[in-house]
Amino acid sequence: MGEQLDNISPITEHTTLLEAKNLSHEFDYKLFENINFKVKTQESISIIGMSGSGKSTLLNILSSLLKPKSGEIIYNNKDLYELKKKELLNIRREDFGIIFQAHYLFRGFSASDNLKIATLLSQEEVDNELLKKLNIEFVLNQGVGELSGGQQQRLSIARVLTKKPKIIFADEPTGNLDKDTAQIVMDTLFDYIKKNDAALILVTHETDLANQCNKVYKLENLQLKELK
Ligand SMILES: Nc1ncnc2c1ncn2[C@@H]1O[C@H](COP(=O)(O)OP(=O)(O)OP(=O)(O)O)[C@@H](O)[C@H]1O
Repeated sequence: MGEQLDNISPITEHTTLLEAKNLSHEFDYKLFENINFKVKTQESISIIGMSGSGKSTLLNILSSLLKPKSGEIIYNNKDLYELKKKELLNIRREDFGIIFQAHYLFRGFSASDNLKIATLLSQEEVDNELLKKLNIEFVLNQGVGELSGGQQQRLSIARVLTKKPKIIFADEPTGNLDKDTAQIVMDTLFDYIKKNDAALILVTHETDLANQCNKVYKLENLQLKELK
């Protein structure tokens, strides 16, 4: 009985999914210094800041793609950059949903094949409701190269969500989209994190969209300032 109770996690309590500790990074110049922050289940966080301030670099670091000069990214009680390569790859493949400006779709394949590849990796089903919401259900048989930029972007978002990630890292996910479609994409992401107890970390220049997140941070003067 005791054992069973230990396995039940409280649904109402939002737990920390990812934590950044004392992060610093630089390329030709210092981008940020001793940044700390946490993201919890069902939480959406946006990061804004001037062009060149280091937003995409920060997202790359948080999403396991770039080792910081110093600091830690704690996921499942471990620093991502201390993990063995295979463990890190598994987390990236299974738990992290990375939506970046370059779509990383398989261009020689149809839209539907691209989604099926995601289901093979995750054993999840393609969610037809999601495709309808994103207004791409009618392009499934087309080759990726035949899709418009905005359709490719929405397809890559659908593909990422199909594998049911715990954390979505999105860098300008609405960059190619008109205002209404951008809102549909944001609503889809917000809906996803609620239903799946996941989290969203969003980098954007669009303050309207940034402000819809639970928390808004600005990367400025080497620091991440909490605006909301
Ligand atoms: N791999 C890299 N090697 C060297 N310099 C890099 C690398 N990646 C980014 N930079 C530099 O780091 C700085 C910050 O880039 P980053 O893309 O993180 O900024 P950003 O805030 O996302 O900008 P934008 O809003 O224009 O997309 C830039 O000066 C960029 O040239």
